[in-house]
Amino acid sequence: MASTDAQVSCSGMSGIWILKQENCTVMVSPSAFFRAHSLEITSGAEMAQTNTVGFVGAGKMATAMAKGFIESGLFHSSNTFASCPANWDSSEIQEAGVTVYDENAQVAEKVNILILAVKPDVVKEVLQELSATIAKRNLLVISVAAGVAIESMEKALEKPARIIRVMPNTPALYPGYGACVFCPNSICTSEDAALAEKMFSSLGFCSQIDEKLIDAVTGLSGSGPAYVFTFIEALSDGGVKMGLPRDLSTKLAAQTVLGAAKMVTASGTHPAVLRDAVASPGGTTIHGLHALEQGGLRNAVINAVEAATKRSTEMGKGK
Ligand SMILES: NC(=O)C1=CN([C@@H]2O[C@H](COP(=O)(O)OP(=O)(O)OC[C@H]3O[C@@H](n4cnc5c(N)ncnc54)[C@H](OP(=O)(O)O)[C@@H]3O)[C@@H](O)[C@H]2O)C=CC1
Ligand SMILES: O=C(O)[C@@H]1CCC=N1
Repeated sequence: MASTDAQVSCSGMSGIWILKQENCTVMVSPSAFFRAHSLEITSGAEMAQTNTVGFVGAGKMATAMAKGFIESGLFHSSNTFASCPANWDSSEIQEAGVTVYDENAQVAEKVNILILAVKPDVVKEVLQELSATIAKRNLLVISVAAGVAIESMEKALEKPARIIRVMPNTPALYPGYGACVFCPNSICTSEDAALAEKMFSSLGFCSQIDEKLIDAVTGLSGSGPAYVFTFIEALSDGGVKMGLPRDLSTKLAAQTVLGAAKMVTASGTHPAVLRDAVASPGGTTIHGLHALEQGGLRNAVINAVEAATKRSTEMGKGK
């Protein structure tokens, strides 16, 4: 929804909105408010009513995004579709209310936004299969495939199409916790970019970037949840080694990562400053940090991002 200085208490585009500003409370109808302020109506509620989204591929990333979009209220489950081979277990995405077909064309015929959530080596084949429908229905095509460049997707289609390359991550399953970047192709309009921003912001952090940066994003936030799960598991193992029950240890480890991440995002303070505030002179933390340096934690994490980035670039070659 367009922002104003007023606090707006509302639910959806129907009924009455209560606006509070400088001790003044006004009740208005949503449409009157938008007319009075010459604003375009682009709320999540309107998007949910007017846009239909389809996922080609009903795997882990499609399920996370579909659940996130529905949970955030951006898309109604009745406007959300997916396709995958008949032998794929799509029960999780169906439980979120998504209608699943086993023909990709059935989805492409129903939606105005088509999200390619298949493995990178299948993207070209799917684009060729749906090329005529994409052109006929002027679909906005969004790809989340790692390493697959916009140029190679354009080449796979018979006619120019609006394509947006996105790199999300699986925490998008919980709206607010995803991290995502997007790059529109040259044919996309500013409205297409705004739509992508609205869609992926509903899942968490979202930023438009130059395509040349997307392999590095893939190596950092695309693959990053796996690094963090490994860290949480190791933290929990440490607790267990020191005598904590596994369940308590894992809860403490996960909450510690969540809390530390919150401090970085909420304060905007450099992580090194926050780390210093935990490490008392001669105390426990500095002994722990020394052990981490001896184990090469930072070196290992930097190497992980570098290796995954290189792999993403390599996967794009020859496609
Ligand atoms: N998982 C992650 O954390 C992230 C993944 N991505 C990207 O998301 C994409 C999907 O990854 P992910 O969800 O992990 O993979 P999954 O293997 O979980 O899902 C892929 C889905 O595509 C289906 N599929 C295969 N071929 C076709 C086809 N021709 N038409 C329709 N559906 C098909 C698969 O079915 P079947 O296996 O039966 O063939 C499966 O349902 C990848 O390109 C990946 O790079 C991006 C960011 C993060
Ligand atoms: O491992 C992969 O290739 C995908 C892309 C980013 C996260 N998972």
